[in-house]
Amino acid sequence: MPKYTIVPGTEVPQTPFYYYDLDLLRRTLKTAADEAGKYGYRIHYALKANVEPRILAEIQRAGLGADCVSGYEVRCAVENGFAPQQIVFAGVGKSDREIEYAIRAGIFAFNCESLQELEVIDELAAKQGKVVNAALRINPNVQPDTHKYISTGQSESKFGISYTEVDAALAKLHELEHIRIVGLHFHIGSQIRKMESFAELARRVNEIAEWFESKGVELKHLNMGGGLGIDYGDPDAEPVPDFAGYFRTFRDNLRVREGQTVHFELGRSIVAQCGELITRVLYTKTTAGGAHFAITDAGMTELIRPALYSAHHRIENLTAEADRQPRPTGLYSIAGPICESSDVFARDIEFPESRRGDVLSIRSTGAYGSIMASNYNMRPIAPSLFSDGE
Ligand SMILES: Cc1ncc(COP(=O)(O)O)c(C=O)c1O
Ligand SMILES: N[C@@H](CCCC[NH3+])C(=O)O
Repeated sequence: MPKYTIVPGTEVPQTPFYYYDLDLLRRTLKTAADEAGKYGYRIHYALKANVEPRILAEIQRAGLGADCVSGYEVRCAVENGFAPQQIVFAGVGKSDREIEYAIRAGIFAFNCESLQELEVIDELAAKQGKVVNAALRINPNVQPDTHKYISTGQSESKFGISYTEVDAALAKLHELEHIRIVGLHFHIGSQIRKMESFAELARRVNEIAEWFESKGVELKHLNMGGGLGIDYGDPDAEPVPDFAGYFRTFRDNLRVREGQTVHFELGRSIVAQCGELITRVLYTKTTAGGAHFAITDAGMTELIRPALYSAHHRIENLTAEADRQPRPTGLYSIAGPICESSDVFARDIEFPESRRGDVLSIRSTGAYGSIMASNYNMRPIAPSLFSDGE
């Protein structure tokens, strides 16, 4: 069964749960790999989006590497079959223990985010008698068209080494004997739908790479980060994101030298559309002001994106869709059970008349859904079900 549907006569498992369409995941992976392959580009999957072992197995089988943002993610990638040489480790606050672990694991490269971090990695690599690969994460000061909480490459952001510090970084690298610089890393933000933002990034990277080359630094790898957005409004209109347009934008705008490899770190675009959060209506009620609420058994503990970024997810009443009798619609707010006013998935949306026991699907939740779950209000973590019945 692809998208979750209610089959008359069968019981819906205990809600809430996440449901993943593995066929869509495979189609997405194939399209991403084919489109990147056209230009010899390589993809590292950003584990931060989702670390379900079955999802990681599909991603690993499709030949993607792993982009990790903590030592725990590095360990998770290794345990799920990614070769250490396919793993990169970014993150603005890597602890000594995490760095030591990653050096010992023999990962491909660290994406370094500050001058001080370079010193620490050098020192810890020296202790293990190793020389490690590093790419400098440069903050390119590009403003993408997305929510400010998920923008990362602007001059006021905490991420990366500022372009005003590249001289100092280069001088520092000359002193460090246990770090080998292999390239540059960039990431301007997430859920970016306008290709012009990526074109602007590519043009900035051309300038920055040229500067490094003028200083005699050989850049074997250029890592453009992730960020390709998806259609949250109408997931069925674009189940597989526009990888063709995305990679073509870099082909058209990024200058690549002979022998240089270009890497991408995609998270959301790989896994978001294959996931749904399935929940039941516990209660319905109408406020004194006349607002209709459907209170669900999933809340911000299962999916925090609406509360955190005012993110929009399409919500469907699967019971109403399965009904023989069409139901009238009205304006509904769909809210969770958590003791927080921000625990609302949608406000005043046109929605089928909803009743206690109805099963709802919150769409496009494969990325930054289950992975951002919490135990707040002492709630257990929702399980995952897969389209092949497991
Ligand atoms: C450094 C880095 N790489 C990759 C990603 C993955 O981004 P996305 O899920 O938007 O593809 C992120 C998240 O924004 C990130 O911070
Ligand atoms: N967690 C965010 C994206 C952050 C991406 C990581 N830098 C979201 O749900 O959209």
